[in-house]
Amino acid sequence: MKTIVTAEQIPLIIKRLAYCIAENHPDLANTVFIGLQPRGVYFSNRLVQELNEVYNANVKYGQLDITMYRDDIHRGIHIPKTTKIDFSIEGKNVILIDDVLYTGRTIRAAIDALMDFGRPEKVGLCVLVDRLLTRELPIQPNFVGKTVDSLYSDKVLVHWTETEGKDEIILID
Ligand SMILES: O=P(O)(O)OC[C@H]1O[C@H](OP(=O)(O)OP(=O)(O)O)[C@H](O)[C@@H]1O
Ligand SMILES: O=c1cc[nH]c(=O)[nH]1
Repeated sequence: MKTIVTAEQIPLIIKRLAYCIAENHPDLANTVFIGLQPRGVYFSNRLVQELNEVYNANVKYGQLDITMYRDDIHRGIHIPKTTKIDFSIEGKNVILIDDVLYTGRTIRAAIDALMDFGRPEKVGLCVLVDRLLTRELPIQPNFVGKTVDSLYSDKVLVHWTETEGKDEIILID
């Protein structure tokens, strides 16, 4: 087990991501942000706080639960959380936000779930951790905090002060 991102590095990474997103999406009127429940929301809350600073405006921000759209729903191991999207995504650039990208199945489900709310112009993806060579679907992120080269059997844990008492990213091999 080793720490791959420290508490000191996390705010710097989030700041970099916010600037990078703002540089690529200057038209805030057409850009909205959606954090994925459950654990992507801890990350999206932090990122949106930073985005509000960088844009000097409150960005449109919602949270999406993808449980009912998962391809392993029959296993019944995920408990649905709240979806809250109180704005239109029709014709908008939507940026999905999650903590870890591994097989890509969560993002596949998120794209399906999102389409129930309208037809976006484009859908992008921002992840705090992009695990390399573990994808089971052709899904790639647009904005990445940290790339992690790991074995398929490894586990990456993103810890937050709010839930685990400390911000850090850990690799369990
Ligand atoms: O790219 P994927 O393989 O979908 O994995 C990424 C997802 O895994 C974690 O969620 P969670 O622990 O809720 O889901 P999991 O059971 O799929 O690992 C994490 O918060 C991501 O949403
Ligand atoms: O390593 C992984 C894989 C999926 N989800 C995680 O949170 N970590």
